[in-house]
Amino acid sequence: MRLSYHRPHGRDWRERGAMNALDEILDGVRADLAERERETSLAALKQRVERVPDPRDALAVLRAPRVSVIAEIKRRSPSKGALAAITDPAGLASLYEQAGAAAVSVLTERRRFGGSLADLDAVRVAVDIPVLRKDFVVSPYQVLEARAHGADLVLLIVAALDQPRLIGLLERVESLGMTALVEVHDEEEMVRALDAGARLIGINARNLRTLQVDRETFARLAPMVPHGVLKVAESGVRGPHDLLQYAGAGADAVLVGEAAVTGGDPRQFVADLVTAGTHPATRIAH
Ligand SMILES: O=C(O)c1ccccc1NCC(=O)[C@H](O)[C@H](O)COP(=O)(O)O
Repeated sequence: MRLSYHRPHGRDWRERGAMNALDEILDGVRADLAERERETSLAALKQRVERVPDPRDALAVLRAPRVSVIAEIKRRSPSKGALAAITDPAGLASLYEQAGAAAVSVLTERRRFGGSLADLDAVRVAVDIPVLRKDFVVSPYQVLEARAHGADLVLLIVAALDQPRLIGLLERVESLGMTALVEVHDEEEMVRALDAGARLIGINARNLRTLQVDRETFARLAPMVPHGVLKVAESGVRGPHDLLQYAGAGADAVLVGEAAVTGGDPRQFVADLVTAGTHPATRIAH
């Protein structure tokens, strides 16, 4: 039985049972993807890729001796509903860049997050720092789209992919010169991400099936990551104290969405995180 995707304020997946949050999101993503594939051919996407400047080296940016901040354009979420009326994603991304963010994450998923590839286009034009396409990528077509719209990084969520697909998509991302942020939430997913050859691991404190956030997830999983592979702490960053906690557990970067868009002053919020991430004491912990 297929459940409706169009009831963000109606009964949620917890009440309906059966499907979990990630399954529901993925069903919607696949339906939207099929529509875009009908509208824009692979050949047309490939032509567009040829006209886009080469991707930035996000790994080099994130290897800097600090805890970097990746700030997200996030309008709404399955866990919280509407977060912020972002009418000018380019302007918001510029504020993030001015505040010292190392990269901008753009949620392009439409149904649950209110994002789009148009947001990615707008942000790409507005900033010089690396841009992450944050979506639920299940197909090489989405990877090509990301590059065609100027992304430098692409999120790959291990929980959404079987191992052959994860390996194939990672290769595709890298063959286009981009960096894959490979997201995990537990030990088994970490092993799969490392086996697949991930060079940038995102440890998400949010369980995408239950939507629960547990900031201890990072400290539990980070020791599994070998030297040379970079670690991004995703979700649950409310301010500098959370960055410092993640830094103490070995984070090379934090990814922040909700708190950046709901705090009232996104530039100041990100600037405070950047200051905490570049403080000498943070560097020692890092
Ligand atoms: O944010 C959600 O509710 C969510 C639900 C299901 C899948 C993904 C979800 N969020 C994506 C993210 O991982 C976050 O946007 C990102 O890590 C920033 O998190 P936060 O700072 O807690 O907004």
